[in-house]
Amino acid sequence: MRTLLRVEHLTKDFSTHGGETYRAVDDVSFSLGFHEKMAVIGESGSGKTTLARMITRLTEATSGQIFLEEENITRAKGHNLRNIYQKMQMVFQMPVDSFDSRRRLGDGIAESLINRGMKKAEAWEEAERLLGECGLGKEFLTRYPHEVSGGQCQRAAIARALAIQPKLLILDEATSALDMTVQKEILGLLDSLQEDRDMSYLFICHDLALVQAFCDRMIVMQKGKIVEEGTTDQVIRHPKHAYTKMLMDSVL
Ligand SMILES: Nc1ncnc2c1ncn2[C@@H]1O[C@H](COP(=O)(O)OP(=O)(O)OP(=O)(O)O)[C@@H](O)[C@H]1O
Repeated sequence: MRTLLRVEHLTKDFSTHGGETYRAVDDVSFSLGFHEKMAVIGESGSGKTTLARMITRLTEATSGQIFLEEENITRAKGHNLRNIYQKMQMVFQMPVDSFDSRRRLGDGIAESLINRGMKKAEAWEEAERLLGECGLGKEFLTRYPHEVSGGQCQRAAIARALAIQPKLLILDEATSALDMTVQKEILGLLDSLQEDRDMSYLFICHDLALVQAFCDRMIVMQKGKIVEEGTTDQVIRHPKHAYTKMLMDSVL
């Protein structure tokens, strides 16, 4: 399988107020193929979000390397970073917080298209098409984030991420704030988008049942380290590490 994202020995140290260092991510290496859905699972505080934030360059890595389509993006800045965001986008847990509350959803979605040189009218047309692709009618273009449900807002956030046609979507607990029926709808949407658009997903989650239903492969993190890795079925059927077994037991 062709590699889209490769992470090598990625480490993040945070300075604590006491002047000490806390290692949130510790020597993490993995790769993600084109058209692959990989889960990152682990208990709260195991370093999942920090890992995602380093990959998306929202947090500076202390050491290690990140390659996107074999380009080293570990220290990418400015113009390079803008190019990287054309290939990878992140969807967060609380979609309502990821939109500006004073602007309509259509403004949020059209913005990145306008920034890339599209005329306003054309960008709004494209925003309407993207919302449609994500199951929302054109009336959502003019709604404000607080005027839609959590599930609808997450669909709009996915539409916004799709606007620039990324190859990789990093979904950080993107369905965790939604009820189970809406979670399933969003995963169904992501599945069909993957077929249509040939994307890869890095799916950060702490719900094993969702991971099993949605992902091809998974890595399990504990205290900043990868403790287990494999296909989702392999890991779930035959967990090797004590921590993974405990994780399985806790959801059974
Ligand atoms: N900016 C920061 N400064 C200091 N410590 C931090 C910072 N960000 C995260 N941490 C610490 O790093 C560890 C990993 O946090 P992280 O948010 O990556 O975990 P997580 O696995 O995503 O947890 P959750 O599932 O609760 O979101 C935690 O102990 C956290 O307190």
